[in-house]
Amino acid sequence: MTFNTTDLCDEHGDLARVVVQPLVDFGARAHCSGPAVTVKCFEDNSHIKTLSMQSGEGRVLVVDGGGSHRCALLGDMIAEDLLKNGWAGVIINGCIRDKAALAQLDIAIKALGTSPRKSVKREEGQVGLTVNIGGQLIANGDRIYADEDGVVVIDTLTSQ
Ligand SMILES: O=C([O-])CC(=O)C(=O)O
Repeated sequence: MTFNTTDLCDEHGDLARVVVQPLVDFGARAHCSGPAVTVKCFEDNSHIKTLSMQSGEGRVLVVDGGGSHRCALLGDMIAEDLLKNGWAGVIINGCIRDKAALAQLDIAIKALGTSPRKSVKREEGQVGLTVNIGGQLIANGDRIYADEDGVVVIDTLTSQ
């Protein structure tokens, strides 16, 4: 689908809910769109790892990592799996690592920044909860549209 977030905001007005969060592009592409799969976790990327190995079917992984800069929730191995398994992109309210390698991958990866330390894997966190990132509630299945200008959420019914 061809879109840009500026046009979506112009067309949909307040129904285009803009994520007000300073996210940086780390993948080789900035564009992605698709239904959200939400993860809420804190310094534990177990669920992200598990989901990355499942079929993405064009969905966007939306991770509320609590804004932590103390460790990375995604690195090159998870990102390669997301790409290989058909995820459209990943948006993380948290950090990534392996920045140089991520820049080679043809998938949208947006996050707060980098940390060289990996997170723990203790199976903590939840999948499918409504998360709050950048002042927007994002529910599992909400439509995500992201590009160089930002991330926009449009609820399923209004995006038909
Ligand atoms: O496995 C992790 O915790 C993150 C990582 O380094 C990778 O995805 O390569």
